[in-house]
Amino acid sequence: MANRKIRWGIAPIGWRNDDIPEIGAENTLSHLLGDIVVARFEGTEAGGFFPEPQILNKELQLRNLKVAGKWFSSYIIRDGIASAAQAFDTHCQFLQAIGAEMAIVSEQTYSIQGLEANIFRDKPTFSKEEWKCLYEGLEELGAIAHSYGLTLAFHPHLGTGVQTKAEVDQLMAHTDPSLVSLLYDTGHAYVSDGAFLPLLDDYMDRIKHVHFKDVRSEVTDACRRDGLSFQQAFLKGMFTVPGDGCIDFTKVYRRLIRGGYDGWIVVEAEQDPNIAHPLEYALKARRYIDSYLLAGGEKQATI
Ligand SMILES: O=C1C[C@@H](O)[C@H](O)[C@@H](O)C1=O
Ligand SMILES: [Co+2]
Repeated sequence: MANRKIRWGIAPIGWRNDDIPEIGAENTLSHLLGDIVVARFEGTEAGGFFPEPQILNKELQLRNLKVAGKWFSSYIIRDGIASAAQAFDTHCQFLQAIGAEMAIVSEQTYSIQGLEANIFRDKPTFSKEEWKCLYEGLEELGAIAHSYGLTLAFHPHLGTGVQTKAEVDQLMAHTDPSLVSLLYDTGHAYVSDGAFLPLLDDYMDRIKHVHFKDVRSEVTDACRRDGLSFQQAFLKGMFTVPGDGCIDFTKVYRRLIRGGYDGWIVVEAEQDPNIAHPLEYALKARRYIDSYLLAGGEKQATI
């Protein structure tokens, strides 16, 4: 069931975490890129610790790797559209200079993802006026992305105002599909709503970037019971690589193929690199992808 149009990547977040710079700080760029080559992925996403384009491009070319895109925290509601657009323009210049295709946007106004708040209970919500501002602002960012030859993919995220399927529905219904596409992250969808397929079924045509994040359901249940924050939960091991948790990625992959998906699928499993050895987990993901997705085997997953 291999599909030549799909490109496989793995995100630096298993090695280093932009939100907790002290963990994995010993993992350099060459270490990360070397591991990606060993695990036979075609590329990655840019992390906050990546160097300027000239240096990065050389390191990528030497290893025949690509950068698919990079995360952008927008503050459209908090700072206004003009300010967000200015910051995003600079971001897009960087993406263009490194040959990336995807501008991954998450609206971080009122976000609790970096706070010591209960991620399972205390997510923010937006007022009617705030939603309107977000629709307009994202369309403007989408137009900026296009002007650089990029695609904006909105990332619904735990602890933000656009987290649940209902919130994604609202955003998708009020934004122009030619300007605002969707990033499908299996882990966030599952932990938020207890289901990962409805988003895929409803927005196949709008999904332009994919994050494969597996979930350890028992760890997640314990984190939910204990009211942990986002960072506490992923450091405890809420997320892992595909094949190591409860999500059946054969269902996801089959739908993506059936829907004609032709973008990146990036393995993105934030955990503590001191506990989950990054290369060991990258290889675990590679084995799962080869055996159960590309070779079409059936994994006995729980959901
Ligand atoms: O795409 C992502 C980027 C990270 O910074 C974020 O916290 C993570 O959960 C994610 O899905
Ligand atoms: Co993600």
